Amino acid sequence: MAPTMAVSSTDSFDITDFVINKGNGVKGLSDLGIKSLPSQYIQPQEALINIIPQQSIPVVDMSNWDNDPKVAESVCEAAEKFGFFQLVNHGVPLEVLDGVKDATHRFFGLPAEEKRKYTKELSSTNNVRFGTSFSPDAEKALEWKDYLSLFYVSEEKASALWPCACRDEVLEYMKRSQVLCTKLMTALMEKLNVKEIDKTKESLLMGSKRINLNYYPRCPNPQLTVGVGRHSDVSSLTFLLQDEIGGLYVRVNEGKGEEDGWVHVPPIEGSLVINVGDALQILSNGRYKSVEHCVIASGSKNRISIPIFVNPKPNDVIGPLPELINAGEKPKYKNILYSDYVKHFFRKAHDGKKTVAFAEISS
Ligand SMILES: CC(C)(COP(=O)(O)OP(=O)(O)OC[C@H]1O[C@@H](n2cnc3c(N)ncnc32)[C@H](O)[C@@H]1OP(=O)(O)O)[C@@H](O)C(=O)NCCC(=O)NCCSC(=O)/C=C/c1ccc(O)cc1
Ligand SMILES: O=C(O)CCC(=O)C(=O)O
Ligand SMILES: [Fe+2]
Repeated sequence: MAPTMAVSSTDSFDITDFVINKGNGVKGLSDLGIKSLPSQYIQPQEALINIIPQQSIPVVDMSNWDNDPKVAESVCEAAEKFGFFQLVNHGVPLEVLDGVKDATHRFFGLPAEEKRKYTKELSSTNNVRFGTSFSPDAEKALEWKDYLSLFYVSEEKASALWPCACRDEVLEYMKRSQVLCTKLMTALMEKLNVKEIDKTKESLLMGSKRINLNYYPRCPNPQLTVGVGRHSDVSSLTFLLQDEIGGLYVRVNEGKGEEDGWVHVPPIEGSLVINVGDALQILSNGRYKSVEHCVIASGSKNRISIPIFVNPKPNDVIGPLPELINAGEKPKYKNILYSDYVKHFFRKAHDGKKTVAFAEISS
């Protein structure tokens, strides 16, 4: 429950201790009713963005997927041109989406002492992590977001280790989105002339999953900070469920000679936002590109979002797929251990698409 005390200044107490160590998160700060943004959250000017109002990312209706090959064609085209698109009529039931959104609110509504049990320091497992911002030790300015990150190993482990406030709904959402995931991957691979997703490819494309529950509380000076800074995901594909508040922006036209800027991803009830991540960029030798995105903070509402990061297995070695190289393409990326790539990503603050350089073959 939100405390009634309205705090005009947070100068008198240790923000890091309150937000990070005590497990209150930025939700705790927001619930205190602070009237101005603590200095730790003030982002440098370059983090703020040039918004292009006229453009948007594609919306693909999947109703006719089985009968009309043009639907898969539009998915592949959206993945190639934009790296980001929304899907409607994708087959994951609305009740499942609503269930996981309710479960997210339930988890973040728990008392700080409960959530604190899942911090890096106290969590009994690396597979469950409650945290705030992205990489607080490495960041010059903190991000206005709390999260619960759940790494899926098996149903048994998830049942035993994930917080019961959200476990069942999150598992259901993961299970019910698997068919969609396989459909999209199959189409994206066919377009690359990869005819079959065998066991090796299944592992590289969707061998592991991480689901994050993101909570962006109402912020006193939203224009001075960010919810999530500019980054690309390190996944192969990300399936993002957002609520009705909005605030996700995607970079368009980078290096294309047109106005480089950011477009809003408007919430569409029942839709899923799909984006290409770095792992698929590397596996496809740059044919599908991961795209920078960021989230602005809201001055009036608490927002949630729930990304499922579909990834290679941590121990997989990723590099351009042999089919592409055998067809004569020059590899743009080295072969690297996927967990090394992810560790490199988590070790630094968000910095656009710079993680990809870790895998690039310098020309
Ligand atoms: C490398 C992993 C993630 C952890 O391996 P570990 O052996 O348990 O290693 P550590 O526990 O030592 O974690 C390495 C570093 O990563 C950090 N980390 C460990 N999980 C986490 C965690 N969920 N969160 C944010 N730091 C973490 C962790 O704090 C640590 O940083 P540091 O303490 O500073 O050395 C391993 O599980 C792994 O390879 N997983 C593969 C699948 C995977 O998780 N892929 C990532 C998909 S996530 C994605 O695409 C985008 C995520 C994202 C997330 C937030 C955003 O704002 C934007 C994007
Ligand atoms: O909250 C969102 O809309 C996007 C979050 C995001 O980009 C991420 O968690 O990687
Ligand atoms: Fe992201």
